[in-house]
Amino acid sequence: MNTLEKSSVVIAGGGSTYTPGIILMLLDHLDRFPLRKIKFYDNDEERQKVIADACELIIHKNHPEIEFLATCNPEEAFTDVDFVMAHIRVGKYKMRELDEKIPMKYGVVGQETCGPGGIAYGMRSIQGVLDLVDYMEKYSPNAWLLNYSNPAAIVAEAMRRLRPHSKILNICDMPISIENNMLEILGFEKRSDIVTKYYGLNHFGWWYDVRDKEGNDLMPKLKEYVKENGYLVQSDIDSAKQHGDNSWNETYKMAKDIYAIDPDTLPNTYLKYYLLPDTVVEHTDPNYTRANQVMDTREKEVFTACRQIVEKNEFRGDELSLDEHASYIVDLATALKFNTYARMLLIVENNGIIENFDKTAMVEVPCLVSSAGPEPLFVGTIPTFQKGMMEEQVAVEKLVVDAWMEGSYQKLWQAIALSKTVPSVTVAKQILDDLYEVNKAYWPELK
Ligand SMILES: NC(=O)c1ccc[n+]([C@@H]2O[C@H](COP(=O)([O-])OP(=O)(O)OC[C@H]3O[C@@H](n4cnc5c(N)ncnc54)[C@H](O)[C@@H]3O)[C@@H](O)[C@H]2O)c1
Ligand SMILES: O=P(O)(O)OC[C@H]1O[C@H](O[C@H]2[C@H](O)[C@@H](O)[C@@H](O)O[C@@H]2CO)[C@H](O)[C@@H](O)[C@@H]1O
Ligand SMILES: [Mn+2]
Repeated sequence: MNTLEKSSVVIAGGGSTYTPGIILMLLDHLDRFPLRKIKFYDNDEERQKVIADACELIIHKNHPEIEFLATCNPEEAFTDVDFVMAHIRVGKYKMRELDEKIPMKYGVVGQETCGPGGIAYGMRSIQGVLDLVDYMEKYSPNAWLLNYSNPAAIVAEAMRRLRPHSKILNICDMPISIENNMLEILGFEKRSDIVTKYYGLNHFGWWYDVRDKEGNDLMPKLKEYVKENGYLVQSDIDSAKQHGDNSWNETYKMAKDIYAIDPDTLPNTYLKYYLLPDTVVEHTDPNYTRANQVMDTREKEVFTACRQIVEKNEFRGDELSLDEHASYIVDLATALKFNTYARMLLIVENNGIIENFDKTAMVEVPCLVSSAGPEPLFVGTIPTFQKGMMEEQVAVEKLVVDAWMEGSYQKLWQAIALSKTVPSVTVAKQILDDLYEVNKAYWPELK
């Protein structure tokens, strides 16, 4: 076999809690995605340094041939790169906490990417990701930006409108996690053992066909399981015991109740925020939301582990966990670099793929990925229930981008009011006014 050409990547959001897991994953996949250079870019030097110092030690001790640099200087970061892997969180957890707590004050779902919280986060993320695209195009015009910064749906719609010709691909790990659970339910080993069909918007979609490699229909077995247990599987129960974080397991379990409304398809877990908002609100502590949980668990653990690695000048291997499910990022980069035609779920412009849906919508559908980019696979006509829900939600996402581009208070009010999670225009306005007040440093001025 020919030696594979080595790549240079920059991780934007170097200070992210996900960065160490992704670095370990990248190092574990060097045989199929070899690297010559890894750079970190962040706009918070102090935060990034903690993660970068530990990752530099890990890289240099194990792969001294890979160059490493952490910087807050865009020119240094974005020069000579083949891929930008972006996971920034504009406003960090402090703002996530407000996104979640402000709607809850009004009895409305407070969530990172869904409802008013997701809209507020979208209004912050657009400029952040836009800057990354512009740096990449200035310093490495042939590179690809693989974006998983959230809210991916709003970011994708904004980039479609603001940078229509840029090489940016948006991707999410939620369907991958759910498909991993499907494998456990079905008794399969690898994601390549099944072929799935799915359509929707990001954090808003449904599987309508799952088969094994021989073409046998696996939907009946999956439905039987999901009807009773949602997507909750034993390995998740064991891991929650170990990590003391049960939140995702509750979400996986709730898939049972959102499945019930349409037993022809299998739902993305995020639909719970739109289909069971009352239950979600009832089960959320308005003074201690997911942001608090994450700050008290994942953030603390990752930063403590990184500090200890540097102090001891040693990486034993068990201080940080390798994020194997993030290998979807390598699948995507490898497909673009080595023309593999891998089949992956990506967020792309509809263009008739879902034939009874807005052509300009950014939809999440299976694509074949080659060095020419993604080629979406035909979905056809979707049922009225899903189409109705998606039409409402895509209008929310488009109105947010309108509001950002026009500096329009009215459009943002309409976006929040139209979200299925919000009961009235009055409540929408109260939430908007509170969110605007705390987001002045991040949102464009609204008139
Ligand atoms: N698409 C997916 O499925 C998926 C999966 C997991 C996480 N995510 C997303 O990844 C991101 C990171 O999540 P996290 O929990 O690790 O957050 P985090 O706060 O730990 O990390 C985000 C980093 O981004 C940096 N940052 C913020 N604004 C920036 C800017 N304008 N330029 C450069 N850097 C900037 C912050 O300083 C911080 O270090 C979030 O957007 C999260 O929603 C997406
Ligand atoms: O509340 P958080 O910060 O823990 O997670 C938010 C992210 O959730 C999804 O990714 C999950 C994944 O689906 C889950 O199974 C597990 O493996 O962790 C991932 C990250 O926590 C979602 O797709 C992301 O967009 C969210 O940012
Ligand atoms: Mn996601």
